Amino acid sequence: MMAVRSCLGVKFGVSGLLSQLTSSTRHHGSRPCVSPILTPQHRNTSSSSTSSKVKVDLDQNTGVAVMHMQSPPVNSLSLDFITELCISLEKLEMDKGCRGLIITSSQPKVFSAGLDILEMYGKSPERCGEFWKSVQELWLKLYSSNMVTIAAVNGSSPAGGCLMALTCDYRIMADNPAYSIGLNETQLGIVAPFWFKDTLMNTIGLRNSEMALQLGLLYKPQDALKVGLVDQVVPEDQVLPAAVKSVNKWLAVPEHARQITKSMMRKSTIDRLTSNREADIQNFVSFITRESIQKSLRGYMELLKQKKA
Ligand SMILES: CC/C=C\C/C=C\C/C=C\CCC/C=C/C(=O)SCCNC(=O)CCNC(=O)[C@H](O)C(C)(C)COP(=O)(O)OP(=O)(O)OC[C@H]1O[C@@H](n2cnc3c(N)ncnc32)[C@H](O)[C@@H]1OP(=O)(O)O
Repeated sequence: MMAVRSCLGVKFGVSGLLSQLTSSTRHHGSRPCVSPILTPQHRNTSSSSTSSKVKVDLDQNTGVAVMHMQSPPVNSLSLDFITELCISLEKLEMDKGCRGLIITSSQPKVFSAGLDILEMYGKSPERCGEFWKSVQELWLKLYSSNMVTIAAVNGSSPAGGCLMALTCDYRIMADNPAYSIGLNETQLGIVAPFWFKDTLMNTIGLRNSEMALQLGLLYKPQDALKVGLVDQVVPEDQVLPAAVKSVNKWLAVPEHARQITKSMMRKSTIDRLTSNREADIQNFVSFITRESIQKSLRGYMELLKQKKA
């Protein structure tokens, strides 16, 4: 896993997305979904790949993959989990037969609990830096994906979990008032970095973001819908079917045009991080290792335990 991790930063760097998209050899629009040599009877209709924390089912007829996050208990984004997610995403991005991706959770009641707090508490600066680089990598991969991406938010999705959903093209949330979504970092005594803020602002606008971020708001599904944090709220058992319906709608648009438009909309936000990655890592490490911040994180973890008792 260490060797794979150290490759991630080099091999999977995101750059020149717009030029990639305009190159006729790279965009999905020029790729047939199924090898022309195969007759319909001989086609593989689906394939499945599972690592310990990520299960991917790809339907080769539709070109749509469903990525199930399965890192118990709450899909918190540890370095190992993020590494697996990045590897799965990279494979799908390079797969000519995959054009759409639905991200969902296999864990009950939770989409993702966000960044694994234990990765930010009591760790060496080197380890914190490695962790943050992986968080950047995951965001870059998702936000710059050529695929149509749909978040099927079938549970709570605070902080980094909300960010993952925000990177997608469309968000569908289960209509269950026990669930919530939002960037609640300030409630932990920490600060959402500029690219979290940018992603939120691109979705719900400046004023709503200002309130959401300063207050660390977690929205119930219906409130998230009102503010535009999610695009659709459906009964819990309809989240996946609704995501499939949506992905097909997005895939019906001429692919090259959609991809270039997506890149055009997101490029300046992506460039801001890619041109500041190292400084952003240093900033994170010096912030998170401060004694006062470590104290806040410890207090928050104790609160989580008390809530359980
Ligand atoms: C000048 C400075 C400028 C800029 C700043 C520079 C840099 C930026 C600095 C920092 C940026 C950091 C950005 C951080 C982003 C994050 O994502 S932080 C994580 C935030 N997450 C949360 O707040 C979620 C907390 N969890 C919950 O609310 C709930 O667990 C849940 C709603 C997700 C699920 O509830 P339940 O189903 O009831 O489950 P439990 O609460 O019982 O949890 C089960 C188990 O899991 C542990 N856990 C929960 N969340 C996390 C987590 N995020 N990380 C690690 N572990 C988690 C929980 O403690 C329980 O453990 P056990 O008690 O069973 O051991």
